[in-house]
Amino acid sequence: MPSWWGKSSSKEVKKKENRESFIDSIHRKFRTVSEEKCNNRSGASQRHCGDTVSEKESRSRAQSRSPSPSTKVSRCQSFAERPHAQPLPLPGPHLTSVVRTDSGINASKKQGLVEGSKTQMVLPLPRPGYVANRLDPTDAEGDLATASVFSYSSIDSEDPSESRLLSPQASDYENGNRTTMNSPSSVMHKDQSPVLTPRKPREALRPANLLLNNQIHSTSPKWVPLSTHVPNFPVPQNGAFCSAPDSSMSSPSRSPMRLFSPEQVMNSSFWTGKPYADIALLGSGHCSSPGSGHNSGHNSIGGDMSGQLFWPHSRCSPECSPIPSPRMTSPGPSSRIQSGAVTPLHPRAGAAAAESPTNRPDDGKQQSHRLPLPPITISNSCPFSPTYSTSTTPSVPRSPGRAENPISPGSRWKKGRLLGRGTFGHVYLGFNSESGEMCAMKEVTLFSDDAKSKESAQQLGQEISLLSRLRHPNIVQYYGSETVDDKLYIYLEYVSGGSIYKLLQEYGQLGEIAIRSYTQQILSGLAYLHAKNTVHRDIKGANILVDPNGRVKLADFGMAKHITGQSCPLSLKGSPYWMAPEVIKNSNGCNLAVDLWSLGCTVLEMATTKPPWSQYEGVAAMFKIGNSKELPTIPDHLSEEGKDFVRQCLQRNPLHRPTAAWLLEHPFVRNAAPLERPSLSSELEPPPAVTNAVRSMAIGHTRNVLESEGVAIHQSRCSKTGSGSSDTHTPRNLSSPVSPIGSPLLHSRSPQHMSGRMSPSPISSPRTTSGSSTPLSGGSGAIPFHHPKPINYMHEGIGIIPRSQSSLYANGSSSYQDPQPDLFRGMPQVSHVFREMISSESGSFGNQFGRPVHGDPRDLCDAQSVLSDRVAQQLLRDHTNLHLSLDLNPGSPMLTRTNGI
Ligand SMILES: Nc1ncnc2c1ncn2[C@@H]1O[C@H](COP(=O)(O)OP(=O)(O)OP(=O)(O)O)[C@@H](O)[C@H]1O
Repeated sequence: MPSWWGKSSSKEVKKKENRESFIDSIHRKFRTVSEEKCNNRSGASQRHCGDTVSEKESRSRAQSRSPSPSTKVSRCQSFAERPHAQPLPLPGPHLTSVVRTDSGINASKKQGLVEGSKTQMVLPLPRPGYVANRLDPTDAEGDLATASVFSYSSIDSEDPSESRLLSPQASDYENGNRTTMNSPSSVMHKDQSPVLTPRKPREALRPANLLLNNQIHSTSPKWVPLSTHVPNFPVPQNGAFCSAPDSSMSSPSRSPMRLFSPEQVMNSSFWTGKPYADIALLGSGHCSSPGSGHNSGHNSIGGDMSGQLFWPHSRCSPECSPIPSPRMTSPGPSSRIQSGAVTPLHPRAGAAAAESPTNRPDDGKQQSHRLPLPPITISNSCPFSPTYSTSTTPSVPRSPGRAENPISPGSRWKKGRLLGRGTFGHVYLGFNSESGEMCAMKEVTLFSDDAKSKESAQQLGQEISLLSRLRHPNIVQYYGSETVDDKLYIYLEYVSGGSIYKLLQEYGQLGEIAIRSYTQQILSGLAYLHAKNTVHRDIKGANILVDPNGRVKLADFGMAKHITGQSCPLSLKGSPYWMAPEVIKNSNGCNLAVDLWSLGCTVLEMATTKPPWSQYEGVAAMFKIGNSKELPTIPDHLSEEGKDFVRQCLQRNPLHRPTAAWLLEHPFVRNAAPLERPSLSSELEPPPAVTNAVRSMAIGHTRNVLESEGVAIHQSRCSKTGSGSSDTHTPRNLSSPVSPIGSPLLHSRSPQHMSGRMSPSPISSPRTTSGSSTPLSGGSGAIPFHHPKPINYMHEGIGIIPRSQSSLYANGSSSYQDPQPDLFRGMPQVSHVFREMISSESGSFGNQFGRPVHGDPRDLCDAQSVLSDRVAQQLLRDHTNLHLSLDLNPGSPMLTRTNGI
């Protein structure tokens, strides 16, 4: 207990004792007068008088007994309406225990039961003005809610008009998790156990809330009244952000208590059709240890507001992912999907949950998704081992030897060791002992009565909804989800290398080759994502996973948003240090450019291990980002190309920021070395008889297009160009792409493989657009990057469309030319087929890629996506032919064609 608290309490007690005696005397007088009046009345009047008192007491007690918010509301109203009829709020000694015991709230209620109308005492809590200043006296939830409730709600509200509460607290600065900028109760000390703690000690709370939009509140050590913080704080219906601060399951340190609307929840496809709309989720991540190193990232605002705004200058031991089976990490999702397994619904979803999964109509309203392998059955009473409980064993990473039984009788996946913790839950390694496949299992606990976590549900549902529609080599693959008992499992591609953030923490800053490669891959994933009108909104090192081959995967789509309208409201979501100025300033419109800003910050993060402005505390950093015109310091050791790339990304005006697709042409990434080993599904791989050279060309093309499914097709080009094209970027892709199982053993770094893969094929040339065979040279600085004109952007539905860039946009704002005029550069055997197809498919867009097109850019993007899909399909067929041809006849036309390149 803080000393100030004790002093205050003793004084209060003395004062209150005096007050009590005074009030008692008044009551005695009052009763005497009343009794006299009653005695002077008729018998009926006397009965009425007695009934009234009794009735009032009874009503008051009944209200006090009820734990429902409505009861508390009544109590509040009653007190407000009858101020003179109620005794003064006398603090009893028991009240001081309200905030110190886990059952404090209950104690308060019990007090109300005993004391009746004395329950309206203003407790000496560290937010003294809250009750008194609460705008809506009916907001009884506020009596129970911690300040973080309002902070969360305020910050994450999609409504830009809402005030935003921020505090420079970084409870998770050690573990790098998302920042709660405003949650005073979110602070975790370094020495706190990662094990679930019922509540965070008040002593650990550090004050100081910041209200954005030029409203700053210094609250130390007080708490700012709600009415001050959130003038228009929307009181949710049905206790939407009912907080149970005394519950271990609702520890505000990790619970993403953000305001959300039920509409948002229901808009999620994940929740669509769910009969249990009252289900809320609670991430077991709130029990994460700041020092455990298992957390995913840091300083995000949105999903989990816990954390501080301080950049973690000292870090805990990073998470290691020493799983030496990289090829097992990306089991082919297609085969699993083709298994036809449909995940059973959550048992609470209704009687249908007992149905056979295969009988369930796939109407898109199921909460669950297909799993990699078909579970047999899902029992409602899943015999969870006690050790499964995240509350019991969250802090002990599981070793493979400690793998548990399957999560349910019907699931083939066995929960393995803990991979990391996130906002909403733990992520475990999943292993299918029958197939030998691995996955990442994100486990989230569901609580139907934890209303405050509904936004978590919304966010998870959004993540599932989005991820299930994405397939890209640079985006972590979603396999499926299921609910078992009170837990939701999300199955994801396992990326064993950990996040970039963790790599940085463990190994220090990256070299430029790695930065280029990672950046190129991130861009590739972003270009794909943006082509689908989806913004990630939380790009940072902690949310980018790396596999042992150096392949980068975007992860954590909890903040992602599909932009459906002309624009979407900006919400303060993201991670402060990576947050775009327009997000901080709450500019109008949500656009894809925020990801590019974050990417620029991530490049700096990779180069320095820290994001820009990390020398400032979080709030100060946000003001720097949002209000100053300063650019962050770009390290000298970064090449000029790298510096230029960062400057391109960190343009304060989002309209000036390049698109991801356009940036893929930047020399910083255009010639990036392909660090990753190629990942091919076995059915696409040519027979071993194929020479390395042919394989390099033919398969490379196929893979490139197959993987692209959008504008990210270029990635292959970069891979090709990198394969020996740069003297700066030493070729490191030494693996053979022919292994059907992708055994690392086959990816030797022997010169033979090098010679095969790195043959100076024209395909690998970055300059083959014109058809000429450019020597594989260049690399860093070899190819100057010119910006013909300043890049402008227009908000037209998809958020950002670059325009008036001479080579890209020909007809002003309404004209859009794909920033990759030659998606098939270096792939002549592809281009001659698909250029035609694209030309014809472009339809209303008029022209081929590479020419000015007209029409709605959104439609164009959609068309591009469709076209890309078709290209991929066609190329797959093409490659199948190639495969067969090569198998049967070395002199097949395909081989000839390839050789003729
Ligand atoms: N597909 C994966 N493969 C391997 N590890 C993973 C995978 N997904 C997540 N992890 C690990 O789990 C951690 C938490 O995962 P993730 O970030 O997705 O959870 P989250 O609840 O979304 O976290 P947050 O939103 O707070 O960043 C990651 O930092 C990473 O270490």
